[in-house]
Amino acid sequence: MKITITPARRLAGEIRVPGDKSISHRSIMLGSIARGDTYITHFLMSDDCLSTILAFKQMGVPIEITGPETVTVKGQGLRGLKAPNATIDAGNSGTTARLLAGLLSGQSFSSTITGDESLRRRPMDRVIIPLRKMGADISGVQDRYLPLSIKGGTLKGIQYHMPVASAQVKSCLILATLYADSPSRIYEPTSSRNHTELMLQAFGGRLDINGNEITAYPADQLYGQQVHVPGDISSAAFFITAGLLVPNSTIILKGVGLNPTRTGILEVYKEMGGSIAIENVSTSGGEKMGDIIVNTSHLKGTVIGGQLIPRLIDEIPVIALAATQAEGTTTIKDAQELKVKESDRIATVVDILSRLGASIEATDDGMVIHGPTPLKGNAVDSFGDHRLAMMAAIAGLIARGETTISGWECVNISFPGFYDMLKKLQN
Ligand SMILES: O=C(O)C1=C[C@@H](OP(=O)(O)O)[C@@H](O)[C@H](O)C1
Ligand SMILES: C=C(OP(=O)(O)O)C(=O)O
Repeated sequence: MKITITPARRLAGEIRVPGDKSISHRSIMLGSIARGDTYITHFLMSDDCLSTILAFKQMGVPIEITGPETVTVKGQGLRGLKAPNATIDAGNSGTTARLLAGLLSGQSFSSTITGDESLRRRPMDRVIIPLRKMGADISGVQDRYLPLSIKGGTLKGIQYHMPVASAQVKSCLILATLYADSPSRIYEPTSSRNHTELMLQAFGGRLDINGNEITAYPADQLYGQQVHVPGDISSAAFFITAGLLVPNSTIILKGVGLNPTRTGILEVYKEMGGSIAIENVSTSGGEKMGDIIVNTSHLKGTVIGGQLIPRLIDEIPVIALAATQAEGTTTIKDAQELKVKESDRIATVVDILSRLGASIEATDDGMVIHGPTPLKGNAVDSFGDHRLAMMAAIAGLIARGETTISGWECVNISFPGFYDMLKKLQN
């Protein structure tokens, strides 16, 4: 499916972006292995999260979608999952595949996880290697790719220094350790999103956290909870950027997740001169949230790297777009992980933005962008990557002429309703 975006004169209004994808996945997973019911509100009803729901339904968990954003999970207890009736299909979702690999390694049955063409190209050795150290019987294609075959069994805790800062690997090991006979100690090179840690503690699990050192413990039982999912800052990122770039704009984003492990984009935009204010801050289940108010701003270039990268990894495509409109040079470095996302996001971001007239070069670990450069509309492809499709749509708002994006349907992976929300702000 193709869409065409034309320039916007201004954007104004109040929006509520859909629920956080990372937190939505985790609410289904922990809800399924808890005792008692879990009631989830503002759940993200997107393709990725539906892959997680389907996987747990296949393992005998009654999960009821009770409204457009509400889900009830009838928890089966820590040892209550049943052998899946078929191969589990994680679809496009890295989070589903990697977190499930940990959870399934500790079960008393065998299972297989596969995924779509994009996910079958993404590295799974990052979970295979530490899970094997825990005693898991797990194998993948070339020891690296999906499908993964897992013979569940007894696990032991490990000490593990993660080679990359990845919340998916960390969460995989935390979930596996719930079923182990001893604790695991996990060291992260830099902090990544901590939603698993916060939610597991809310469900009655034990963790000791000391900076980047996490001790995860086996569990006897977890207990179902009410989970309110904050708005996804990774989805908000597109509208925050649009508000900064489109002339005469003011956008209010209500109830966005502000967990400090996710707010790198706000720090970067403020540093670049962006007018961004936060109001009405609250906390639920350990997760901070609040309203974000953004106004059109004159941006200047910056350097983005180091410990910031995991705190804004999924926002880099749209930050790169903002950098094309900033005065001076923006350098994004230490972001090699972009190469193993839904697409090679260094190559694909450079491809799309170059086609639109940006001055941007790929580097080994990121990109260098010179601005400001006026963009001009063109035909671009999403590469089947939801974050790129939405980045291109925001670019279309400030590009001269028409921007046509093919492969638009992938937006449903994380943000169904994106297009309607964009239209609403233009009225
Ligand atoms: O744990 C999660 O929910 C996620 C972690 C990140 O991936 P990595 O763990 O591979 O960095 C992120 O890019 C992904 O969109 C969601
Ligand atoms: C990388 C992403 O997700 P996942 O790893 O779950 O596929 C993303 O949503 O940008």
